[in-house]
Amino acid sequence: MPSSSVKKRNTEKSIKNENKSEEKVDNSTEEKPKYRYGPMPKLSSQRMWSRSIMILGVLLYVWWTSKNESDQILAKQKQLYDKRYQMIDCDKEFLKEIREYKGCAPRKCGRFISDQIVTATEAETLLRLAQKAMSLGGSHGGATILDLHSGALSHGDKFINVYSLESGKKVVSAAELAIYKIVRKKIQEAVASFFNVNPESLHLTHPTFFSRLNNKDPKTPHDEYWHEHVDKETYESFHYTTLVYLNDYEVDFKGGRFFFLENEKKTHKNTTVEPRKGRVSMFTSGAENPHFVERVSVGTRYAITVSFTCDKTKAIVDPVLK
Ligand SMILES: O=C(O)CCC(=O)C(=O)O
Ligand SMILES: [Fe+2]
Repeated sequence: MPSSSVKKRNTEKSIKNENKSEEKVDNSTEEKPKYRYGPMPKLSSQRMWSRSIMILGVLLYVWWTSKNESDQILAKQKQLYDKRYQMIDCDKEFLKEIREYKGCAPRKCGRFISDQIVTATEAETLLRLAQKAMSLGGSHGGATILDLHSGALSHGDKFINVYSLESGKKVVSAAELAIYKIVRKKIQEAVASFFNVNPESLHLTHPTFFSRLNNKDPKTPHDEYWHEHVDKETYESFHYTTLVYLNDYEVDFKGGRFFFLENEKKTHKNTTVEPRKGRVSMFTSGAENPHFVERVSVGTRYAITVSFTCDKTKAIVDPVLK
């Protein structure tokens, strides 16, 4: 027999059965309370509990999935990107200021990620340089900073000048310094190309620094690297912020992801960048790009913040061999 006619019969059967049971109720002569929506189901306390737990489970699931959906990943650690970007409207104040500088204002603000600018060898050389130089000092809290331009290095709860140490004078070799400069130049070209501005209108600015982040408890406000901020407000001279990641999220450390906050759009969705060795992130430094770094929970995270300004008077020069 064709299955559709079996189905049809079964359906007819079940409709009939339903009618029968309805008839049974109608034929009853007992006095029963009348409920508008039928008789109230009687649930044992055990069933009530199991149903409540089930409902709670469903609610928890809905909450958990909606929480996880609230962030979108701009760049995953495991994936290699030639160019990944998001264009956004510039903050009005930022636009007003940057317009003053000829050839330096972007057509649109935004964020760019590329894994094709800095090679793995360059990233490894810079990582070794950071590890070597930072071993001469280091914060007691979770964030150590090294500025090769000024020589500033976190030391306990203060900063020292690494070049004033005998061992610090030769801490950077000529070859390492050459790579640092090549990387800086390549990033400058990339910023100019992505944001469609004149590379000559961009100038390296202060602070440009290496960072080493871990899960130690903070000892000074400098150690609290996880706060939300806008770079233009924290560092006045910034117009374009770039970051070079020197090691890998989920491999060398856990936590330490970078979050762009999208509260402005009222979506409460964050946009995440997962650090990857040699990955470069470039973004306009105005209030269109508020961000924070997630606290590292395991391991040590290394990165370089390379900053550019359109204001010639705020330019700094590349570091020289000591
Ligand atoms: O290291 C990072 O990913 C971001 C650092 C940062 O926000 C900054 O230097 O202003
Ligand atoms: Fe920042």
